[in-house]
Amino acid sequence: MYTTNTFKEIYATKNDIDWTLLDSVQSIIKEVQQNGDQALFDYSKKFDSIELAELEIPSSSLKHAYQSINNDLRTSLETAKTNIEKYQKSIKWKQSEASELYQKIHPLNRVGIYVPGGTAPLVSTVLMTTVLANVAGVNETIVVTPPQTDGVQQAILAACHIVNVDHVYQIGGAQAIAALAYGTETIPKVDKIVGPGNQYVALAKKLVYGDVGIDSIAGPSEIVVVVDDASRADWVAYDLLAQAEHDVQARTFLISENKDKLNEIMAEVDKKVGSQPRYAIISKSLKSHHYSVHTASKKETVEVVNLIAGEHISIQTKDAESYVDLITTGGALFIGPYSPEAIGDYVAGPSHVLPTGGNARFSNGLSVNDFLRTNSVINLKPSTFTEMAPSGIRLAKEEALQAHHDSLYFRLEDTK
Ligand SMILES: NC(=O)c1ccc[n+]([C@@H]2O[C@H](COP(=O)([O-])OP(=O)(O)OC[C@H]3O[C@@H](n4cnc5c(N)ncnc54)[C@H](O)[C@@H]3O)[C@@H](O)[C@H]2O)c1
Ligand SMILES: N[C@H](CO)Cc1c[nH]c[nH+]1
Ligand SMILES: [Zn+2]
Repeated sequence: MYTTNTFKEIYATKNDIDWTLLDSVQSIIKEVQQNGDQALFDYSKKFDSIELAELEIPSSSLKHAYQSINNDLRTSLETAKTNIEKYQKSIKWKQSEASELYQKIHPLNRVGIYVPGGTAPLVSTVLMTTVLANVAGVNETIVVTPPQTDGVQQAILAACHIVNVDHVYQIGGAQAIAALAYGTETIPKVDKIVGPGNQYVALAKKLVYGDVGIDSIAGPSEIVVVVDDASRADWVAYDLLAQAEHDVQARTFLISENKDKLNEIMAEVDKKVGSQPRYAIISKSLKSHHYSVHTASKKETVEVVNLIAGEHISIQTKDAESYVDLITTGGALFIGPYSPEAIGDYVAGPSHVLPTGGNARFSNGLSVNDFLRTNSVINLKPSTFTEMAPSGIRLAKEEALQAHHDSLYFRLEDTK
């Protein structure tokens, strides 16, 4: 357990990105650029132990998967889709009316969507990305997801069918990001890559950014839970375990002014961890990346939460709502005991693709608006030009840019 000060000291010197991986990710990207599909076949064998015959999964297989999954799974996927669609429509940028100065909104043309599948096939990620692209009006959606020994999970394929994905390729990791960024013989180059993934995926996205757009660095999962004497220790314990089970790199933070509650919750975690099917992952994650922080006041609690800028911030105190205005960094806020993080993972409506590693200081969670771009439109009347030109002419002189000056000056003269 840390005090606020010791935690701040540790946090200031800590860097969770494993930079030693950067070289190997860089060389994977180069190899895909040079050798295209062949590199993808080779890396699937090397990293996923699978000899692929084909990269693309045909649309007939998606339809077949949709028909073959259980009714309750199909209904749950449809329900989640409906909730996501409803929320994303409500926050979509609205096109302003044309005037002399305005912004024109356009959907992106082609986007690549990474659906993780290394240690768990994240079927919900298909919905938490593609539905947003569809609401935005994106022309073409392409899903990549790691290959599996028995083929990509039927649920993932069925979800792709439900949201009308145009192409699905069974390829994962940094090699999939490189293929989307630069294109191969089979996989077309996209305009933007979105979706979460492990360290390899996150680093690859960082490296290809600029040649292609990315959403954010949505790396290994994180949760910050704030508790007080009234919090349910068993419920909070499950919330911590739920994020820890994603990855050995997943980070969990538990923060309170109440030391006894911190101890009570961690005792619950210890009690429950042994029976978890993903015990091996959870125990490694907790051992290396769990922080319990004992704060002296609510002010300190808020400071620590804002310093972490975590992916998920779960406030399970009596005065939970009062934190909404105080937490200024964080991917998504979960307020009160009945807004557990896992409800956001699956069905609430906001996307579960969220910035990690402190990126919530400057990035947002994925939304429909990430699939839109705007350009400003300048369409001036002669009278507005005449009004603005003298200041422009003066600034052009200041910058000693004669042609800029002339472009304004002679027009102004002609309109007199
Ligand atoms: N931030 C978010 O929004 C968010 C949302 C969902 C999931 N996640 C995170 O996504 C991640 C999913 O990770 P995952 O591993 O299960 O699946 P993944 O699909 O992200 O990664 C699997 C791929 O990693 C590559 N890989 C594995 N070992 C490698 C090595 N040694 N060298 C090069 N490449 C290698 C392989 O190609 C494999 O296909 C977790 O960290 C989870 O926490 C984050
Ligand atoms: N908690 C993850 C984001 O960090 C998203 C997810 C998908 N499925 C389950 N969980
Ligand atoms: Zn989760």
